[in-house]
Amino acid sequence: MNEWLRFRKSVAYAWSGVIRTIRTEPNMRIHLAFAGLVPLAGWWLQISRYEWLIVLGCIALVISLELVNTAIEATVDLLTTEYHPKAKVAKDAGAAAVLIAALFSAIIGLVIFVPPLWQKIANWLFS
Ligand SMILES: Nc1ncnc2c1ncn2[C@@H]1O[C@H](COP(=O)(O)OP(=O)(O)OP(=O)(O)O)[C@@H](O)[C@H]1O
Repeated sequence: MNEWLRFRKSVAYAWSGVIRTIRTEPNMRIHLAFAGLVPLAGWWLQISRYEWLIVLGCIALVISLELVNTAIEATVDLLTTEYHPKAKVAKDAGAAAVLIAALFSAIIGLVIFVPPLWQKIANWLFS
């Protein structure tokens, strides 16, 4: 198989992983809703180039970690359907990784978006 064909197949498999996670994981749909709204807010509030880099990095991090968490859950379920303390460690740590990234992304979002939003509100009120 030539390299180009192999690369296209890898992308197709990866894309099917994204689609399956969107279908099966409600949290992924929540992340995607934010991933759609946040760039609109960035455009409206005219955030800087560096703020765009941070915002896009946060979106990529949260979505990537949700995909990794889904992979951990599927692997654990494949290994055991019985209760096992190690299974709990793996699943809880995977979920915690997403939670921490989402929490810090939310804080970063507030730091970036609140000042220009406040400025817009002040302009409306006092101009
Ligand atoms: N085999 C297991 N052994 C021990 N604890 C488990 C096991 N499976 C799940 N758990 C516990 O139940 C929690 C929920 O697991 P579950 O597989 O339902 O994933 P989830 O958190 O509902 O993920 P999602 O909602 O994203 O699918 C885990 O975080 C873990 O604490």
